[in-house]
Amino acid sequence: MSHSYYNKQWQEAQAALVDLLQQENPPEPPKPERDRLAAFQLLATMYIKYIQIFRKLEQSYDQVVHPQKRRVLRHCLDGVMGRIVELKHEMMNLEFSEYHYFDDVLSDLKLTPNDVEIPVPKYFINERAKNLKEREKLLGQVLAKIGPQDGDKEKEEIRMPWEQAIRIIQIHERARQGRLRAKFMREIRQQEDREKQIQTRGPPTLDPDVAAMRIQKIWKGFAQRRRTKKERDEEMIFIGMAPPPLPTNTKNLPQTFAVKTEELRRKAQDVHEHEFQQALVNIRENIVQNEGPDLKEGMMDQIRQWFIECRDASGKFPEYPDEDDGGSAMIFKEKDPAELEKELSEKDDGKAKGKKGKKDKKDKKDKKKDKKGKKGKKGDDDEEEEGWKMAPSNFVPAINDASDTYKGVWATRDETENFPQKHDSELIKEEKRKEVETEIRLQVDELMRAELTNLKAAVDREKKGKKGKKSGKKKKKKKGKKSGKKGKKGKKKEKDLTPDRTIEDLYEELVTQGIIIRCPQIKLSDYEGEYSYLGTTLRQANIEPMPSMSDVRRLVTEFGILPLGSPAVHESSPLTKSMLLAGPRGTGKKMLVHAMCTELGANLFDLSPANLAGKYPGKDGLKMLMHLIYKVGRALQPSVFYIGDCEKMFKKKIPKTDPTDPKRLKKELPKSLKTIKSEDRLMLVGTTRCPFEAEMKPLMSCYQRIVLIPRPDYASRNLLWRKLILKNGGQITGSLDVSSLSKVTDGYTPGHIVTAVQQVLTDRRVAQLSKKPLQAVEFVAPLARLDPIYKDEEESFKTWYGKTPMGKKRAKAAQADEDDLGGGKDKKGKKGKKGKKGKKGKKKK
Ligand SMILES: Nc1ncnc2c1ncn2[C@@H]1O[C@H](COP(=O)(O)OP(=O)(O)OP(=O)(O)O)[C@@H](O)[C@H]1O
Repeated sequence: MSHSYYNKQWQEAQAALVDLLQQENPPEPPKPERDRLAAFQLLATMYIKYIQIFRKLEQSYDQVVHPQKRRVLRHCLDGVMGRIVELKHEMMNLEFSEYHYFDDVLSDLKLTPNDVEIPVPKYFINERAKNLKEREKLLGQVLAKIGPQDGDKEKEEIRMPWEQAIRIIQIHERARQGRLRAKFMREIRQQEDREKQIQTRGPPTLDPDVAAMRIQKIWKGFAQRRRTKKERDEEMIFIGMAPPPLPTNTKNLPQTFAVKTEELRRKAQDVHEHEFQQALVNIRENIVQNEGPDLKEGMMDQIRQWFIECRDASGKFPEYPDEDDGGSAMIFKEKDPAELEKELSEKDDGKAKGKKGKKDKKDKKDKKKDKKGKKGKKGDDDEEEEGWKMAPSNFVPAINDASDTYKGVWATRDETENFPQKHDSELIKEEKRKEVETEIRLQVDELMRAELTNLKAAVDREKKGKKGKKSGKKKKKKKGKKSGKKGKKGKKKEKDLTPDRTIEDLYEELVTQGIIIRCPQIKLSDYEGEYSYLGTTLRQANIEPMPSMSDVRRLVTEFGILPLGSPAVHESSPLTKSMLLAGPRGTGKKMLVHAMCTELGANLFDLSPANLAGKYPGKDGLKMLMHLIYKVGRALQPSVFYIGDCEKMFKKKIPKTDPTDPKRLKKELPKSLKTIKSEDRLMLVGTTRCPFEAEMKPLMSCYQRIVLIPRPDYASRNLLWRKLILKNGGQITGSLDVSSLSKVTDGYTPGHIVTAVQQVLTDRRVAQLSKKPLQAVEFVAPLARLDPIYKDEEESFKTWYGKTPMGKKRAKAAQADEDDLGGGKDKKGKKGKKGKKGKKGKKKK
């Protein structure tokens, strides 16, 4: 794609943002929404629109090569990303559920589920590529030093004496030779049989014409059948009933060219960025050298003039404005010196107080407003209007900012001369000029302050001037002291158990201990799964649907990937410190953790009980372990702490035969989670196959968010079969009935499907595919050996989820809604409902 394509994408995204921002900043504060459904619809619509904008911005940011445009884009992208996360949390607080269904909104907006897939910004990885490579290298070196690990050893550990090994080789070699000889013998025998038959039959008696006709008949029939089949296949492809054949040569495909172009553009980004950084330094130096001295002299003259004018007007020299008030820059806003001095004196005495008073009042008013909003949400205050109100956003100001910059600078800029899309020197000059001016003003202020005191001392040696100076100095000193103390206190709280060791050293130790592990490179898009179109319909019928696999993907992106990937989003969005992935065996829990780490370029700390067994023993060991993982995790963030089978930590009884001591971290972990702050991009991710075995309270206090992972539904199974067969070298032809296969594999998880596909599609079978196409029956035998997940097991997950705090809240809210509806129909005279109804009626009027 071209520069103009990505500029257009950006432009479209900005146009959509303008509409949304009008909704976000209404001229009058909106009235609280009483209808929960309407509030959710409003949120969901905004959420989906933001996702569409996000997709466009992400694509533009990935490909735009102009360094200054990229900065504005990044600001906007982070803002939109943060707003999406915020809206998700708003929806969660409103609906009391992690999962939300938007099929009705999608059909209203005429969108497909693919249009609202949340992409993972590529800059998470691309902009840290160098660091990640170095870390990977270090990890590789350490792993090579410690040799193959336990898991690998088990695989390799087939040991046998020489004699036995030679015997096995001999057996196989003799078998091979035997088979070859048998094949020869068979061919010789067949040849002999044929010769014997010819001898017994004698010379052919058939008329050559008749024989030729017979051959022609057979050939023509065969050729026509072949042609008809080909035409039928082509027609099926034409009407979209069969997939087109895969191209044999992928090199000349347009997709391949597109990928190459994208790579080239990313390289151009680096080059342009480098040039931009150089230009920043050069232009600044130029301004300092060429314009600096004139600027400095001009300022000094102006200030001296001001001294004299003041003295002429009021008979004494003025007070020099403080650095905090903006120094001499403040003087030139007001031109009249008498007025300025008046203002200054008033500021000292009364105005400052007045302003403070006003500010305080304003703040109080704002706070009151906020409180009102919150109360409205809770519905506690009878005087306030009940209902839901959108919480103030931390990201809308950033989006506003970026939007204004776009409008002010880029929307109308003439770029006909800038075809390669390099930096714009004029913009840099404007920016740097301001920067240099403020810097020079600081220097000038210092000089002029000294000059003023000298002047004052020389002309009239009164005490006022000196007092002002002292008080100024004292103030500064005091401030300095205070900040110093605070700093020290903050540091004292965190004891560093390893003060003299470097992070690389600690990283190496954790890798050697097997706590930091190498994560398989899996993209989130590899986690296949279809969208469910029934979510809203089921919820409206008061049936809680099981989430679809595409919902799982979305949730992992929103809770884990987006906040951990961007520091700006993590700092201001609602904090998610931990997440529990709960689902039956083989549903891809580990795969999701690996996908998270791959997409983020995050370190993976394996804190599973089985992995910790025997490592860092005792209380001190545990303290050290926690210290190490947090220190290294923070220094090399983002980091993911993974705990497999995490329900074991909160089980009531642990069997004595269990050597892993899963309860070791039970106390330390929740404590340490409290130390995670908005600037620490760390997350605890637990996976469990049987969350119902754990005690609910402690489990929920440790894991903030729950992601329930379903068995795949028909649509997802269909997709999984197709994708996994192709991935393992198979081919989807007309003779493979994927639909029936998907139907009969209800209850089988992706893990089962992967196993079955790998067992069927051996190298030998893949080689035979051209002659013997794959058939659905072949998968039956491997599947029969696997135990599917029965409906009861899935139900037990649902019931368990109903008992979690979120599930309980949801049930309560549903009950309240039902009561409301019931009250409306039957008990019109009852108190509460009557009140509400009355209000609603009034509103409508
Ligand atoms: N949605 C999916 N798309 C493609 N492959 C999947 C999907 N889900 C799981 N798999 C594959 O299934 C296999 C099992 O997945 P994984 O080990 O992550 O499951 P799990 O839930 O952690 O299982 P367990 O609870 O038994 O440890 C892996 O090979 C994984 O790649």
